[in-house]
Order: sequence, then structure tokens, then C-alpha cells
Amino acid sequence: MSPAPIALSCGEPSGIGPELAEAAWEILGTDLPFALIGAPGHLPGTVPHVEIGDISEAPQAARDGLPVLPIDMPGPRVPGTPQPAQAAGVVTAIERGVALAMSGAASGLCTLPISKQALIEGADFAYPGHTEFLAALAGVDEVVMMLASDTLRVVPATIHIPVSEVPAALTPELLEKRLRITHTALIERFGIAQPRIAVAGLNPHAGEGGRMGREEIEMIAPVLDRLRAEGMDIAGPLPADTMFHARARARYDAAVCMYHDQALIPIKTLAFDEGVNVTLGLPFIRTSPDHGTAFDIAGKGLANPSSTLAALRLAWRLAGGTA
Ligand SMILES: NC(=O)c1ccc[n+]([C@@H]2O[C@H](COP(=O)([O-])OP(=O)(O)OC[C@H]3O[C@@H](n4cnc5c(N)ncnc54)[C@H](O)[C@@H]3O)[C@@H](O)[C@H]2O)c1
Ligand SMILES: N[C@H](C(=O)O)[C@H](O)COP(=O)(O)O
Repeated sequence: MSPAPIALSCGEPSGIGPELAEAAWEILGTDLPFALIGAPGHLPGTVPHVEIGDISEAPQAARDGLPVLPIDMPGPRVPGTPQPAQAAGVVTAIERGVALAMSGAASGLCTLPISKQALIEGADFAYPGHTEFLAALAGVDEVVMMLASDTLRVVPATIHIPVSEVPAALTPELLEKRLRITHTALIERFGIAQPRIAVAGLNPHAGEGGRMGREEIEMIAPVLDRLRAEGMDIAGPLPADTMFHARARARYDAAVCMYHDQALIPIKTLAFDEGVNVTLGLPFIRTSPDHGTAFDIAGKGLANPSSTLAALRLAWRLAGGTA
């Protein structure tokens, strides 16, 4: 039996999300059933859309157009300029997607990009990103952000915090939890029986034996030793600058890094068009394209849908779908 449709939350209407949703339906059609949760009036109209009342109607509706579960949002879409009055609707779309995924009515949630700043300014959004918001909605303490592509999988141990706060936030407990969740997900979600994980150091040259920082010796290495003793295949702490070239990447299934840009720069450089953001540790499947709202090109017909397609396809595959 085919999995339930995927819920696709609209993200920031003034970004490229509406264009990506239409492009996704145009390419996927009825092969991969999904429904956009958003304001029908914000769609550019390059393809037809069909308003539905229940996500179970998506497979049938997709024969005639992009299935849309409507959300009320005041005012028109203004490409490139977030409208504060629409911020609450953006948050509602995510909440509705989570409810559908948690209930099983949707087999997963794919989120189109939000502008954190627009949501903070327009809706007092209390979270630095989807990842933390989804964890709160699901009642889960620990989740992991993974960006995945055929070329590379990366996990930032700390996520949306200022670089100045990274050293204090990096605790043995945090690193161990991130590693355990990553290890389990590589087995259970990605089908890798014996995952190989590479762990980056924090400092240049992974601390150069303590001369360029001691976090590797005092915090990272003891955690890795403990997990290795349990049988996990973990390399590191490795110098971050030399762990992403092709021969190095061949030695591991996922790289766990110490902070956001250490993890995301390599994957967005190597695989920006097909990278997928996956949240691990949630009680439902969540994926997202690896890019943001792209305000500079919104409304101009320039948005590349590849990452959104990859995100929908990964969600579908993780749900057991075969398209
Ligand atoms: N999943 C998410 O919700 C998510 C992810 C990343 C960034 N963001 C948010 O997006 C906003 C803008 O972030 P940014 O400028 O750093 O990154 P961005 O990814 O929006 O844009 C970076 C550059 O890449 C281009 N680009 C991005 N996606 C593209 C696509 N599909 N096709 C063609 N070109 C594309 C943009 O035009 C821009 O030049 C920020 O508010 C950030 O918080 C959200
Ligand atoms: N850190 C992500 C990135 O740069 O691609 C992005 O902000 C998305 O994060 P959420 O999925 O938590 O919104």
C-alpha cells in the first residue's frame, strides 16, 4: 500500500516557496502525492491548483493541479518583502503539517524555507529555526539537524547559536546525544548496517595536540573513546579543513561537526542543488530543501526546484514510498 501523502508547509510567502511548490507538482504530478499547506492566493499560478479539505484527497486532486490545504493569510504575496501580517499564517502552516504527520494522516512533513527574522518580527516566533520548533511541537528534548546528499551527510552538533557561544554549548552530554541519534538514524533511516562516523575538532588542526585549543583533548576525544568502546565506528576528532575532500569523504557515512557553518559550508558547496535538511530524532519524518527564502530571486521565475524535489523524494522514500 502506498504511504499517506506528504504535507508541504508553505514557508515564507515572499520567498521562493510558492514557486517551488508549483514546480514540484509540475514535475512530480501524481507520482509522489503531497499537499501544500498555504494560502492559495499566494501561488504564482503557473500551474492549476486544487483546494482540498483533507490531505487524503491529495492523490486524486493531484491529477488536476497542485493540491492545497488552504490557510488564511491576509494580503497578497509581495516577492522579496515579507509581510508581518502573514507571519502567523506561516507558523500555522508548520503547526498544521506537524499535526498531520503526528497523526499519520501525512506520512511526513517537508517544510519550505522560512525567514527566521520575518517570523520573529511578525509573530514573536520564539525559535531560531524549524528544527527547534518541531522538537518543541513534538515534545522531544533532543533532535539532530542532518543535511544529506549523495555526496555527503553532515550534522552540526550545535545549531543556530552565535559562534561566540559554541565552546560553552559543546558539552560531552550534548555531543554524545548527537552522536547516538545520528548513529541510530544512519541504521534505521538510511539502512547503513554499520555506520562510519567522522567527528570534526573545534580548533584549527583539531587543536594541534593542545597547542591550538584543548576542547579536542578534554571534551571530544573522551566522548568518542566511550562510544568506540561500545562498538561504534567513529573517527576523530579530525582537522575540519581536511575531512571533506573526496578521499576523506569515502571513509565515512556522516560527518559530525562542532558548529553550523563547519558542517553546512561543505555540503552547500558540494551539493547545494540536491542537499536535503532532515531532522533526526522526531517521532515523524521531516525534510526540507537545503536553501533559504532566496528573496533576491523571488517572483522572478529563477528558483531551482531540485533541492525541494530531493526533499520530497527523501521524505517519501523514508516513509516507504518507491516513486
Ligand atoms: N529551511 C529553512 O527554513 C531555511 C534554510 C536556510 C535559510 N533560511 C532562511 O532564508 C533566509 C535567506 O538566507 P540566505 O540568504 O542565507 O540563503 P538562501 O539559500 O536563501 O540564498 C543564498 C543564495 O542562493 C540562492 N538560492 C537559494 N535557493 C535557490 C534556489 N532554489 N534556486 C536558485 N537560487 C537559489 C539565492 O538566490 C541566494 O543568492 C534567512 O532568513 C534564513 O534564515 C531558511
Ligand atoms: N540551518 C539551516 C540551513 O542553513 O540550511 C536552516 O537555517 C534551516 O534550519 P531549520 O530547518 O531549522 O529551519
